[in-house]
Amino acid sequence: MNNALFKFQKPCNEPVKGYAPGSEEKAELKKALHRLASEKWEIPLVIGGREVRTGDTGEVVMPHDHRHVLATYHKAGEKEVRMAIEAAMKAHREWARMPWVERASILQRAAELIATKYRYLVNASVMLGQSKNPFQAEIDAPCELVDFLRFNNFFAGDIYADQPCSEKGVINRMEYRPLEGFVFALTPFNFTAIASNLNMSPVLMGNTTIWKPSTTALYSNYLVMQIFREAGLPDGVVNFVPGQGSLMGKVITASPDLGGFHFTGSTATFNYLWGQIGANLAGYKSYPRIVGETGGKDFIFVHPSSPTTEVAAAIVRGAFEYQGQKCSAASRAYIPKSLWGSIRSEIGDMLREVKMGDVRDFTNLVNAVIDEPSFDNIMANIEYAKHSSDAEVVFGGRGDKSVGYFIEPTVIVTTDPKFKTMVEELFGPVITVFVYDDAKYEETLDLCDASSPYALTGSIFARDRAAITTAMERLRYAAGNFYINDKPTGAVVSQQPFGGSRASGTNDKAGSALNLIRWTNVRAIKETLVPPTDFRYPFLGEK
Ligand SMILES: NC(=O)c1ccc[n+]([C@@H]2O[C@H](COP(=O)([O-])OP(=O)(O)OC[C@H]3O[C@@H](n4cnc5c(N)ncnc54)[C@H](O)[C@@H]3O)[C@@H](O)[C@H]2O)c1
Ligand SMILES: N[C@@H](CCC=O)C(=O)O
Repeated sequence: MNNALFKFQKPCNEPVKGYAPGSEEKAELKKALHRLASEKWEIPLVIGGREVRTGDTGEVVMPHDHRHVLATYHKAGEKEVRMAIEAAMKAHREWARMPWVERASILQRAAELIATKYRYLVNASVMLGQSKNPFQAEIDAPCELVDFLRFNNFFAGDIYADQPCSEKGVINRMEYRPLEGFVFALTPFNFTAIASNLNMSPVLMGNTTIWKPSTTALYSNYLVMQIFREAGLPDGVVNFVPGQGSLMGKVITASPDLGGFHFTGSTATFNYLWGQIGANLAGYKSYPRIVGETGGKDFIFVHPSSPTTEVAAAIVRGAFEYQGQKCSAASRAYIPKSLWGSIRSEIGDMLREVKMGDVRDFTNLVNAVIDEPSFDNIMANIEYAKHSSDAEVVFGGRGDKSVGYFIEPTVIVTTDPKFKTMVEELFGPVITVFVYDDAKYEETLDLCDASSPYALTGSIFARDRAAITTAMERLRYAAGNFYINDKPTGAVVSQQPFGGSRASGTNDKAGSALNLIRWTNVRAIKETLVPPTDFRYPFLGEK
């Protein structure tokens, strides 16, 4: 069923369009933005290929213009979640039997549709629904989403081709079965590519999913779901079920058919769901596979040998692009006393050029944070820093939610390396700096390693190679994605497989074969060509 007679060619990463003034692509994107902003969608559930409307509705708004309603959506109740489980289990039989190349061909077509026919619409839906500037939307969906689909097809060929040795007279095989049961894909707001991949990597390996999208990413996620259907994804392979996460989690984790849980989001949500799965363990047919990529407290560590302008640029890009709402965003920096004065003034010069506002104005680099609870939480942390004797807000610090959820790029400096905003994840445009004594480089590396529970991304800036080697050693487990002389964001599928450990997740590296392998349940098959007829072994011949 899953033989590997065919292998997809190694793809190239989808080229990122620049949307420069006067370009054709900019005109196309503006058209798509205009079209979407003048429509209002109704988003149903999609269960077993059928659109389901519950009448229990909510609204999707633009974060940068929150009076503008982009869509109303229907919320699932317990009944719809059960219907989705049934639909996923029904579709599992045929989908698992379909040869993997046929499954992959559907996903390849989805990638092509997104890279061509729907490129600008997908980008515009991410810009408007999740408040990303054109470039930030472009690197998410279309580009990363398409890369996940194409590269996973390529990696799957290697997995299916990996077969055991067969001695003379025997045929040994490995059958890469999908999991026995459905996969629950619980997806975050900040990357449409990740939301898609949390479904499509299990789907490629023959699984079916229940997709609980984040309400604040529903707009682009629904468009992508429609494109999957247009690409030929059979009914019930992905069941799109928006609604209240806690209700859905309760019903799904109680199902004996839960085969896997594929998650990206906060550490707190992941821990909660893992706890629910643990509590229901006795009831499952198989141990559910659990893969989760979670929060981060990502760092930039600067050695005294670093050029200051490179560091300042990495801080501005790494901390403030997409308003710091990347799991990889730089949110703490360790800077030597000898360099802080220059770096501080260069950050100031750069921030004076940064404009903030609506995504439809292409001169804005920074847009809105995702919603009101997030705005309130980030502002509360900034206020905490303003009133603390251990910290000072040196840039930004103001927010305004009257039109959209806008927060200025904010830099806090603290004298306490364990200050609240140095150790806790804060999902917004805020970075906290700890200025260390140049002589205490190694000691401060140890502080960086031990003071936060997360281990997702981090970077070291230095010209001195020995200092880099020391940082690599001391920070061995402090980051699953480690950068040298670069910002800690912007991992690209197939180039920097992504994920972290400790409180940042199971580190199953999205965008690599390591992730795909988690969605298989291998059956090892031995066939003996001419079975023996004598039970005796030669040693039995003599005392
Ligand atoms: N490590 C990574 O690769 C990675 C990538 C992207 C985002 N993230 C993390 O994601 C977080 C931001 O995303 P978010 O705000 O969407 O995360 P979140 O945990 O709030 O939500 C993720 C999903 O879980 C659902 N959910 C929330 N509480 C639930 C509950 N009690 N039961 C069931 N479902 C529940 C949400 O509705 C959403 O669909 C940050 O912590 C960020 O670091 C990590
Ligand atoms: N792949 C993205 C991280 C996604 C998390 O939100 C990056 O590396 O910046």
